Amino acid sequence: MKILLIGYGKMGKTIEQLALAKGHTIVGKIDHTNAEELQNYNGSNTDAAIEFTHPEAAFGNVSYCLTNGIPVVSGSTGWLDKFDEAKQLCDQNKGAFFYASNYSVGVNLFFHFNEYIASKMKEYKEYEVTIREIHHLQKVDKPSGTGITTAEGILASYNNLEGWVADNPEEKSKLNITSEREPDVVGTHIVTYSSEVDQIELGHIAHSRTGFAEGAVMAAEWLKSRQGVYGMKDMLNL
Ligand SMILES: NC(=O)C1=CN([C@@H]2O[C@H](COP(=O)(O)OP(=O)(O)OC[C@H]3O[C@@H](n4cnc5c(N)ncnc54)[C@H](OP(=O)(O)O)[C@@H]3O)[C@@H](O)[C@H]2O)C=CC1
Ligand SMILES: O=C(O)C1=N[C@H](C(=O)O)C[C@H](O)C1
Repeated sequence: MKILLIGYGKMGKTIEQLALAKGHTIVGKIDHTNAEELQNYNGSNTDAAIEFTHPEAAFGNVSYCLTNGIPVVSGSTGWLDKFDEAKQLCDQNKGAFFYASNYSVGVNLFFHFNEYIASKMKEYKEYEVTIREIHHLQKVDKPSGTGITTAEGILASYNNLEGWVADNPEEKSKLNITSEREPDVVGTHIVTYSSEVDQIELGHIAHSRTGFAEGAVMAAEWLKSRQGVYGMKDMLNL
């Protein structure tokens, strides 16, 4: 496949290595320094774009792809206030759009188990549920996209909680997501159910970015022959 990399940072570079090893061609690499070159690409010279940039840049990049016939796989986080607009653009243009807050298969299994555990734990009101996410110091958004997806999986069962809150454990009516930033942590997410007498935890620790990159390349291959808006549950049948 002819793949356009939008974002050539930590993720873009990891994806490039994997895509080349799988026999794909990288037709272009877009970052801050050459963002205007995006306009050189369209559905006739690009089979799919893989977009890992920045909260401020993601919607514009995804919109460009959807209005120029390029199937787009996006992993950027921190821009989902515009997600419904992106879905509409995809529908209007009969485009192909794949989004995941986390492309690793392991994290998506973690999401699945998280939803199941929450559906059971909601009956046991003596346990308080909280989420903790830890990432490297360069991360610009918080809470992490994965942390938010994890919260949504819990809130689907916990009707008594009024949404999630960032870094505010005192606000007991909401599900607290604590964000920590430490050197070189790729991505750690832990859900804790704590009572006076004991504690239950479900966690995922990424050892490298390879899992994210593998999932993103797999999504680009999977999206090629499709039209519509998709996520990891569609691809993995979870
Ligand atoms: N869904 C998932 O599985 C994962 C998602 N992510 C998310 O992916 C995103 C990128 O992460 P990561 O690669 O670690 O970040 P990096 O900061 O390492 O890389 C970001 C890249 O985007 C480029 N960029 C920034 N702004 C623009 C712009 N306006 N136009 C074009 N390119 C731009 C940067 O260019 P320059 O260097 O020139 O500024 C850089 O090449 C983040 O939102 C992160 O949360 C990360 C890992 C996994
Ligand atoms: O910025 C990162 O690095 C990561 N971002 C994603 C997120 O916000 O959930 C996924 C992963 O945890 C790494």
